[in-house]
Amino acid sequence: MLPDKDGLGGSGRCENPLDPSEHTSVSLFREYLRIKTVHPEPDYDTALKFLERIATELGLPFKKVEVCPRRVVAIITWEGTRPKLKSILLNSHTDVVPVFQEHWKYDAFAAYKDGEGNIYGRGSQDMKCVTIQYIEAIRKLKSEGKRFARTVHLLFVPDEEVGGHKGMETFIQHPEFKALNVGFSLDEGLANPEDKYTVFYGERNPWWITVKCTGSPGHGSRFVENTAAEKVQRIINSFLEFREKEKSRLDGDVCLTLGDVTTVNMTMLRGGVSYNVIPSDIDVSFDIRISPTVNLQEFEKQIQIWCQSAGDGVTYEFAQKFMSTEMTSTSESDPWWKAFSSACCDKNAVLKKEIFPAATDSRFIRSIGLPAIGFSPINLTPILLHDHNEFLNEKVFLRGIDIYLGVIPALASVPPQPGEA
Ligand SMILES: CSCC[C@H](NC=O)C(=O)O
Ligand SMILES: [Zn+2]
Ligand SMILES: [Zn+2]
Repeated sequence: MLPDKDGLGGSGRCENPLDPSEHTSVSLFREYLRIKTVHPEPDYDTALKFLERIATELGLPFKKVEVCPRRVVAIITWEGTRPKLKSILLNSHTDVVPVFQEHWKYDAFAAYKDGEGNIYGRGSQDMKCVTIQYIEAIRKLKSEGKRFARTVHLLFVPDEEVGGHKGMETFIQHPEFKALNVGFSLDEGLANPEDKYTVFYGERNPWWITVKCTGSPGHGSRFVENTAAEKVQRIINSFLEFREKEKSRLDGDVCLTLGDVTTVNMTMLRGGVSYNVIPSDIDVSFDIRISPTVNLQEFEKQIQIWCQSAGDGVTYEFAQKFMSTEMTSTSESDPWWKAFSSACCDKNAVLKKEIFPAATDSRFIRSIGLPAIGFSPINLTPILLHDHNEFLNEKVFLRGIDIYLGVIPALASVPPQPGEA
């Protein structure tokens, strides 16, 4: 059942003056979508004020931690009846990726809703929906007078879309993170076009690499030996031949998903100054996403071999090199997974377990040994994160709140585990 409009309670709820019949949770979602937390200059201040107002409405404490200059992590805490037990972390990032407005049907920051209830906006899937779904589920549970054993922290982090370095990556080293005493974390996933919900228990490792090729310069009219261009050609061939093999592996096995193979994409090529001057330096960059089952040391050795066999003067450097292959247990004997998956089952939500193909802040959580599941409760919807015309239907959004109404109590009621207070 959908959460009933009145039952969501709380003081200071704003109705949509243009459509008083709209569910207040939908109106709040649309309000959040209108805040331009878009890179390269996200309006984090307005988002923080919005979240602080919500904390006041919920009657819960709001804490801000400036992890880097002008990069603030915010926390809303709902204390449990046994606050010494490990807590549940409900994480969401506040930033969104840029748009190419000319390709959108509507203003990407107007949260336009069409006649079918599809709400268009950057962040409607990634991941402002999840932020508001967590909030609205907690608002309802609180309004019903519920309380659970474990503390629940809502965490709002900046800069996930640009790698999380000034967000979650720094925050997990902070004493305030340790003080949260996290036992289990939920974060974003992806939409599923079918009537199913994809859940992610691991992620591929992002490696961003630039290969620098140097060679002999000279006049553009001559057969100069040992040019940078010939080396870059060999590098591109090696990387893209590997790409082709992995693509065939994925295409040839219906059991595999994108997260089970390694992707390589050439994303940048730089060099040269003039048509008739052979450049001595050409750089080529690749975005590589490595399946967690791959041995990372052996994979780097392969890169070294490709570089050595491209000729002399070929070196590489990483802009991003994540080295953790931690995965979260989805065994029926795992108490967190059991609580999460049973609650979804009780809500008739069919789950499909996968490895996340890109990178989220869950990788930092897993890298310090904590369990994290990636889950955006979005079924029957095309995957449109980072795409033009990103949208989410209001009914799908509201059903997601209902799923959290089962999931949050289940996780916050997981009995004390060995070693816990
Ligand atoms: C590797 S850091 C960048 C993180 C980014 N996350 C979402 O898209 C991604 O490209 O996967
Ligand atoms: Zn995201
Ligand atoms: Zn994203």
